[in-house]
Amino acid sequence: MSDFDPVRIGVVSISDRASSGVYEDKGVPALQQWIARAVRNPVSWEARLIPDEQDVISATLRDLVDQAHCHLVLTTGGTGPAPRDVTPEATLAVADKVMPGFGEQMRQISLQFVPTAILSRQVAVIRGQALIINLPGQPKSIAETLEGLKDDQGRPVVHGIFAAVPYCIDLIGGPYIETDESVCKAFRPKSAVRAPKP
Ligand SMILES: Nc1ncnc2c1ncn2[C@@H]1O[C@H](COP(=O)(O)OP(=O)(O)OP(=O)(O)O)[C@@H](O)[C@H]1O
Ligand SMILES: Nc1nc2c(c(=O)[nH]1)N[C@H]1C(S)=C(S)[C@@H](COP(=O)(O)O)O[C@H]1N2
Repeated sequence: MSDFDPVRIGVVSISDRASSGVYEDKGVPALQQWIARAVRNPVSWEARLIPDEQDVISATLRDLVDQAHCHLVLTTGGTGPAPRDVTPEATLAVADKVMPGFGEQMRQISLQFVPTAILSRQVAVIRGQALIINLPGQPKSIAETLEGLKDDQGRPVVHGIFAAVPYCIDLIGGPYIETDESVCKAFRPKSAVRAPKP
């Protein structure tokens, strides 16, 4: 039996073209691959591939939190300025609390990779006992924003946002998430660090 708490994670790819079969969806696999590398807990997945429709996105987020009881939901796509980019609006519509630090940090990280990082309006919110985070649609941006940028020795140049996710989930009453430090070191105040199990 695993020593780690089980975690339920929703991964949502929001793309008109991937959801209608114009191209293969790379969003859900990229999210799952990165989380599988970084998180040591046993994960049960809820995966969705949906178009850029505000009502559909909000309904999917409500379902993942209220019915499927996900502790964390990651979306990819639909954060830009184009008319059909409505993921931030759909996410804010289901929010109990807005967590502006995640969007601010993700844009800082992404500026290390692309000057168009400022075009992403990505947000993060709390709904019930879940954290919902928007990531950009470009599949490579998923690892970039979650993991951040490291130097040649593997030291962080800019912290990825996932470093703050486990403690955020502690604070909203979720499972204790532990990470593989070679991918992403989770930060918690000393008083919140749980002793390793014997
Ligand atoms: N789910 C996805 N799977 C594979 N590639 C994607 C996906 N989403 C985006 N991309 C790639 O990243 C680029 C930028 O993503 P963006 O979210 O801006 O797409 P878009 O132009 O809004 O179109 P769509 O919603 O139809 O994916 C796309 O042009 C595509 O090459
Ligand atoms: N890390 C990272 N962030 C990124 C990008 C990227 O390639 N890598 N692309 C940018 C671009 S070009 C756009 S338009 C916005 C919004 O993308 P979206 O509409 O696909 O969510 O994300 C930005 N953020």
